[in-house]
Amino acid sequence: MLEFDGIHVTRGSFALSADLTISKGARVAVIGPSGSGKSTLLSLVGGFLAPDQGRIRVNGQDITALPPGQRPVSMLFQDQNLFPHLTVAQNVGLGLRPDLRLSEAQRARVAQVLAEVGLEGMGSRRPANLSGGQQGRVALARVLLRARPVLLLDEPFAALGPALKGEMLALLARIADRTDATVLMVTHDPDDARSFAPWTILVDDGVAHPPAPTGPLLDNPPPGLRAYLG
Ligand SMILES: Nc1ncnc2c1ncn2[C@@H]1O[C@H](COP(=O)(O)OP(=O)(O)OP(=O)(O)O)[C@@H](O)[C@H]1O
Repeated sequence: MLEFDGIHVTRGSFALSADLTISKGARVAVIGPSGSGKSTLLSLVGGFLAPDQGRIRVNGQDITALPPGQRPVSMLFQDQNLFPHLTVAQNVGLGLRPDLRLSEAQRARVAQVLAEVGLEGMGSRRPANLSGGQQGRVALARVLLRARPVLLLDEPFAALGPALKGEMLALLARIADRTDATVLMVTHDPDDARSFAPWTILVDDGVAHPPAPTGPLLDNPPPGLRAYLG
């Protein structure tokens, strides 16, 4: 469970409030106009931004004061956060130990998750020698290995074509189910929200609204969302 309890945050003249709860294991899309505060909402959970008021809790634990590295959270951004000078296996292994001193068992586990995302035998390659879709799989393998309770995604596959994006979202959904992660995914594409997320948080007019069922929300959007969807 992920709770935003009376959250209020300001960035210059911009202000956002959030008072909402997301069930454990739920997949939630975050949609709203450009500049409405979607990334801000994720930054609060990731620990890159502190709220002026309110608490954030994960499965009952107050994480508001924890530094990013100690939070029960994984993040995935559009550039997939791969290090070009490290191999695929090392990029994934970072999810277990930042100093990469992996035990035999940990190395075997890395190979196992690479196989699970369809990258068997590619552990010694560098990211530059993989396709865009394969690079996305490396990032997802790291998420699978870390198996944190909360997964944050900010437009993770926006650079991929529609078919590949669909494939990545399906793989992501499987991984989220396997790890029982609560997933928050920022997207500008309503079709992604429909296919991936049963629930949607609308961020508009300085408020992150409580999750609403995605289909009905998009079928019958409130005025701010209607204007944004066009
Ligand atoms: N580091 C910052 N310092 C000051 N203001 C910021 C900072 N980052 C973002 N903002 C402001 O906060 C507001 C929300 O930004 P945010 O990036 O959360 O929006 P968003 O909904 O994710 O937008 P987009 O869809 O365009 O990525 C914007 O008005 C932005 O100008």
